[in-house]
Amino acid sequence: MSGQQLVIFGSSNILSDLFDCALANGLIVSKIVLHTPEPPGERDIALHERIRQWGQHGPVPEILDLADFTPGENELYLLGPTTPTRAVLEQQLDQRFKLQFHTLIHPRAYVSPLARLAPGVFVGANSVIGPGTVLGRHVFINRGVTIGHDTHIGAFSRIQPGSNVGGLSRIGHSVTIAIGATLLERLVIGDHAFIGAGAVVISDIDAGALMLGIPAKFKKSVLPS
Ligand SMILES: CC(=O)SCCNC(=O)CCNC(=O)[C@H](O)C(C)(C)COP(=O)(O)OP(=O)(O)OC[C@H]1O[C@@H](n2cnc3c(N)ncnc32)[C@H](O)[C@@H]1OP(=O)(O)O
Repeated sequence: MSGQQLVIFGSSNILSDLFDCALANGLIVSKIVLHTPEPPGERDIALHERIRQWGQHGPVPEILDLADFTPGENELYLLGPTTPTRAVLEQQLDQRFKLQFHTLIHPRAYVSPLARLAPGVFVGANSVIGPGTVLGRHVFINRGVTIGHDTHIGAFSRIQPGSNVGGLSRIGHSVTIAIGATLLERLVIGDHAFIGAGAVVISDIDAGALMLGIPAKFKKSVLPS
C-alpha cells in the first residue's frame, strides 16, 4: 500500500481521523477536493489550519475545487463528510468520474474475515466488526465502536465513538448512531433514524425517528423532506 495517495472529497471535522488512519496505513493524503464552500461552524477548526497541523507528518495536501479535479494514477478515493449530503456528493462523483472508492480500516481495528465491507467504508481505531456483518457503501464507523455478528448496516450510516450495536440487526441507510449509544440485538432501525448520544435502544425504530434517552424514546421526526 505504501506510496499510494488518498484523495478525499469534501471536508468535515472527521478529516483528521481520515488523515490519522491514512498515516497508520502508510498512505499519503495528496488532495482534498471541495464540492461546496464549507465555512467552519462554531468551535470548528478551519480546513487550512487543520491541514497545516498535519505538515509535520508529511506533505500538506493540495486543496482544490471539484471543477478542477481530474483523476490521477495511483490514487485512492474516500468521502470526507459524514453528513447525509454525502449521498449527493457520491452521486455527482459517480456521474462524472465513475470512481471506485477505497475501504479504509485502521490497523488497530478488528474486522472479522467473515464480515463484508462495501467500497467507501471507514473503520476507526479500536473498533470491532463481527462475523457475518455487512457494512454498506460509505458507512462510517468511528473509534471504539463494536458491531455484533450478522448485523447489516445500510449505505451512508455513521456510527459514532463508543457505540455498541448488537448482533442480528438490520440498520437502514443514512442512520446516525451518536456517541456512546447502545442498541440491543435483533433490532430493525429505519432509514435516516437518529439515535442520540448515550441512548439505549431496546426496540425497533421507524424511519427518520430521533430517539433519545434510556430506554430510547421518540422525540421527533427528522426524516428529510
Ligand atoms: C469524534 C467526535 O467528536 S464524534 C461526535 C459526534 N457527535 C455525536 O455523536 C453527538 C450527536 N448529538 C446528539 O446526540 C444530540 O443529543 C442530539 C443531536 C440528538 C440532540 O441535540 P439537540 O437537537 O441540539 O437537542 P437540544 O439540546 O435542542 O435538546 C432537545 C431536548 O432533548 C434533550 N436531549 C438532547 N440530547 C439528548 C440526549 N443525547 N439524550 C437525552 N436527552 C437529550 C434535551 O435535554 C432537551 O430536552 P427538553 O426538550 O426536555 O428540554
